[in-house]
Amino acid sequence: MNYNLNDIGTAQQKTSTLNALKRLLQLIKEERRNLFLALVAILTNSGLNLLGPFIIGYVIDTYIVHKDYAGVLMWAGILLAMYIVAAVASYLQSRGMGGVGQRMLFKLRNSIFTKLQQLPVDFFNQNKAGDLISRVNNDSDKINQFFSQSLMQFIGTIVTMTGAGIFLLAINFELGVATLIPGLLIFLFTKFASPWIKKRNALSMQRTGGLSAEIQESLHNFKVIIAFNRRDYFRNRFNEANQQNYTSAIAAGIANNVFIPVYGFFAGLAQLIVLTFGIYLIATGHFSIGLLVSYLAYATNFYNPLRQLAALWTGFQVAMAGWDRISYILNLETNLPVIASNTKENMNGAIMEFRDVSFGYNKDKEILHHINFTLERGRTYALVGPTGGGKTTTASLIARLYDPVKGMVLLNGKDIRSYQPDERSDRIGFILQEPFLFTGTVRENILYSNEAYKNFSNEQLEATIQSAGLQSLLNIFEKGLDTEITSGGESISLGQKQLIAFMRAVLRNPALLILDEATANIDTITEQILQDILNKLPESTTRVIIAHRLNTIQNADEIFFVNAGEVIRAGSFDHAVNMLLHGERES
Ligand SMILES: Nc1ncnc2c1ncn2[C@@H]1O[C@H](COP(=O)(O)OP(=O)(O)OP(=O)(O)O)[C@@H](O)[C@H]1O
Repeated sequence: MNYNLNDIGTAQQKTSTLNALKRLLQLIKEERRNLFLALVAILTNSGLNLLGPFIIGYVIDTYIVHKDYAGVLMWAGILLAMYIVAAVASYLQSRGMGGVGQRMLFKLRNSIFTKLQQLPVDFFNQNKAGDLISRVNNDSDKINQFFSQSLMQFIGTIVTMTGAGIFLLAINFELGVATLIPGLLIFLFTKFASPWIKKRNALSMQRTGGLSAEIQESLHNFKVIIAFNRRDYFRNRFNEANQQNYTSAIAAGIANNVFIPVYGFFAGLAQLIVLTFGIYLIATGHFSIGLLVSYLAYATNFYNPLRQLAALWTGFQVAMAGWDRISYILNLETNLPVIASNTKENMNGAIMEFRDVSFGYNKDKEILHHINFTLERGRTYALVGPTGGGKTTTASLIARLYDPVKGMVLLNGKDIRSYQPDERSDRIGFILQEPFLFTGTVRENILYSNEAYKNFSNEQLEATIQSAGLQSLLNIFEKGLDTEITSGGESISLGQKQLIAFMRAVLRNPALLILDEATANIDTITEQILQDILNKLPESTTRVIIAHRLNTIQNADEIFFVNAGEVIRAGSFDHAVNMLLHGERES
């Protein structure tokens, strides 16, 4: 399945703006009250501002022309009060919407992160961490900026413009139509220019994602960079990504600014029309000066917000481009769905069976061909074979990190696809080649994903560790369970990381335990301790051990030789060694 977000983006450039808005508004559906209050505030502000010119025109024609200055003063006071109320309403609106925007951002980031947690290994194989971080952080913030700062302004602007348009047409229809023609031209320009602006912004965000991926990769590999003294290599790569980001940001900036001069020009044109046509109407006795002043103010009320709308519309296009990049993630479904099955678990037969299983990471290359084998309860299996032969791939299929392309994997006689993820991970423990630790204490890392012991006190946990025979491993850590692990495990050795991963897996007491090169970095004495612990696991536990070190697999009940897409029973240990040597010579 194609999970490459940049490919998906190219294939689905067009997403409906209406649908995007609907989904975004879903995120703030609990904010109805705040949205309503903000809407009332913005309507009050726009309404009061719209009334202003009308009152001014009325005051000129009724009071100023007749030199009634007391009336002028009274209306000036009313106007002042209206403008104060309008300003307060505008302040309340922006204050309320700031919170709404932040809560939307909070929920949006939460839903992206939750989705990321549900996606399969395939997704992470095909996308760079830096790009994903950029989507979660930067792109979602673009949406927040629009919603918190611009949405209500946007609505307010539209209301003001519509009101001003109505006044313009009502005061004098012909003059109104002539004044609004530049507005129509602006509308057409906006319609055609918007997709181009959105595309340029999408490209700029993609390049920011690329830059973030570049930073992430070089920070992650800093030891190799320093050891090989290849700072210049990464610096060049970074410069290139930075240059691309810069160029696309400039292009997006140019696109984003294109509305402002165009809107400005048409707004000027409209003023010109009002003045010339209006003066002509006065000269022919069809119009009063007061009406022309009101009219000019309404034309300004129509075209001035247009300049503002230019910036808001650009912000909207930027937010929509950000939303597209985020929605590609939110729309993804896992390619490892749980399927329905009426079959009951059979706890007496084989724990695992591969039935004619074929698998490839992509369509072009099959890695495993028609594999058949069974793993019996309580036995220890070893997978050996040359580098790249397919051992980790086989183990990954046992743990359902991937589904076979053909054939079926059965756990306790039941299609492994019919288990809920937590049911499956309760039954299968997987110690990966590269153990995953996070910043925290040894205790937190050992109890990762362990519901049974998570509320144990340190004393209770230590007693459990002791009875599982793991005490000598814990003793290796100076402060025991409270030893701090920093920077995702950078503060301890690889072997120590493997020990924590080992304790984590053993304490969950799985029925099937897979160790993928799990002892490769551990000294022979500690390895012997691990071996003893493995031997002391409940009798029914099945162990699958992948190892290059031959002494690790010496005690296996059965050895499989994995090479060139085949998993073959190797028979005795000596025969396996022979196959290994032979296989290695061939590869
Ligand atoms: N994520 C992936 N995407 C594409 N191909 C992959 C991926 N992971 C592994 N492969 C390919 O699948 C084949 C089997 O790899 P696998 O990791 O299963 O080998 P292995 O026997 O475990 O090797 P090692 O002893 O080095 O750990 C190799 O050709 C490898 O290049």
